[in-house]
Amino acid sequence: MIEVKDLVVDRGKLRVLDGFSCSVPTGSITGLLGPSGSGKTTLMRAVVGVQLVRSGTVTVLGQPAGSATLRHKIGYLTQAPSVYADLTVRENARYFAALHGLDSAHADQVVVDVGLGGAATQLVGDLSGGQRSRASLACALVGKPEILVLDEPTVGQDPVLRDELWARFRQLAVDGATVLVSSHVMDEANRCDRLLLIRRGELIADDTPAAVKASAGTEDLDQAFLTLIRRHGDALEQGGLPAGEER
Ligand SMILES: Nc1ncnc2c1ncn2[C@@H]1O[C@H](COP(=O)(O)OP(=O)(O)OP(=O)(O)O)[C@@H](O)[C@H]1O
Repeated sequence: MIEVKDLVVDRGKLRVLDGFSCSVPTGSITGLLGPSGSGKTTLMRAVVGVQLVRSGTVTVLGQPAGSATLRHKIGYLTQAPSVYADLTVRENARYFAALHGLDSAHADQVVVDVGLGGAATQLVGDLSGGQRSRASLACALVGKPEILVLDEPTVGQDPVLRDELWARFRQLAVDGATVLVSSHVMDEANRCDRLLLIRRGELIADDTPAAVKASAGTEDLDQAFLTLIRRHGDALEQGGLPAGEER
């Protein structure tokens, strides 16, 4: 569904991704984890087709990322909410639905699905941070995308809402959508089918949560994450990776 091959991306003077390759399977939830600044957003931008890349390829549904034919098939939730502050939640959702040729009733349902039914007529500019982020999520979901790229979608949400949003992501995947989601929350990572762990623009794990935990020798994903990050850091400092490991 998403194939990234030998991707090199520079941002400013920094090489953020340096020969990065991965693939994301159809109808699944793939979690993107990694320390702050490791390149998760940059990878997502490349998948959506809004990132200038130096070399390598990103193929989405068999098309080069950014192709015009993909625009109606991808929903992208950016970290900073991208909705109109001077429109209500409902007006925003209806506007984005109309761009996809979908009706108001569908838009109103998506507003309810993200837990904003009670705030549908409020101006987005008057919402709390968590509510604004969910308004943005509604607009990313409203086009019924085949591919959903979500950059930290549950930041600022309470545990009940987080649980409901993850149930929603799971349902979308069950219905056939491919979900790529970044997070720093390990109980969310545990809910993914696969995890891509990035450190300094390199892929250091690409496996199921269970296999990631097994390879770090712990049942705790937080601990596994720390172990793998440190192991990779130590390996780099020693000028190579431990015997038997591939970079
Ligand atoms: N516009 C930019 N110009 C220059 N450097 C940038 C720019 N945007 C990001 N970077 C740098 O690129 C690197 C990767 O950033 P990116 O946003 O992809 O990280 P991230 O893994 O998503 O981080 P976080 O978890 O904090 O969101 C960082 O070192 C960041 O400082």
